Amino acid sequence: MDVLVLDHPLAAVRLTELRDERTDNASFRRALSELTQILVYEAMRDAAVTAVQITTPVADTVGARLTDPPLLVPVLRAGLGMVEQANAMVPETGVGFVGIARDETTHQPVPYLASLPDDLSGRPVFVLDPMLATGGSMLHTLKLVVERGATDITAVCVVAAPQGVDALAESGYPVRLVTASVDDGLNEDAYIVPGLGDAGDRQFGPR
Ligand SMILES: O=P(O)(O)OC[C@H]1O[C@H](OP(=O)(O)OP(=O)(O)O)[C@H](O)[C@@H]1O
Ligand SMILES: O=c1cc[nH]c(=O)[nH]1
Ligand SMILES: [Mg+2]
Repeated sequence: MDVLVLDHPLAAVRLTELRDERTDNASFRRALSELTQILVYEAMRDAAVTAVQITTPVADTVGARLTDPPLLVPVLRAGLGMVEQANAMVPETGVGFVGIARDETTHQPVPYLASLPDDLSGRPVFVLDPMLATGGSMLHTLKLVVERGATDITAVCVVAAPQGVDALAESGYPVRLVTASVDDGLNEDAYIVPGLGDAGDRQFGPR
């Protein structure tokens, strides 16, 4: 599996803000949005473009349009903080929604929403979730989009645990990962260490 770990000072500074326990909800949402912009920018680097003929006020020239803009799929709740900025970066596309809440005792994903196009064949998909911990929530989301025919999936995550990266790599799903950090591991509550805490709670308060 391709794993792209962003190496950029602006990403490091925004990630530090997200990690800092003193960052309040509003500042957390702003920093997440700003970091999403960098992540999506890098995730789109090799996106296919089609040449289009246009005319500037001065001359005819050739421009570009995205050949297949990726469907954006935020995983609620925490992924909601990424979708507005991602959609601003790729306004040509649509948005599907998946809702999953991890069981706090078993750490297993408990799905509660899937609102996706029926047919995703031939359509790139960007799954937006700030946290890849055990990988259970992402694997469930990948299953939903692969069942609908997706074969070109990018998981866009702020922080990933090695366990989550391994779970995606071993899944056999057609996915690559773009992240700002692969952290040290998971604690006994399956939180990423050092991580940034609960990305849903830090944006929206406790469930
Ligand atoms: O890799 P995993 O072990 O599955 O953990 C990662 C999941 O946990 C968080 O969501 P959470 O269940 O806390 O829901 P929330 O976004 O509503 O807070 C996070 O946003 C991921 O979806
Ligand atoms: O560290 C973690 C792990 C799962 N979900 C989060 O929001 N944070
Ligand atoms: Mg949460």
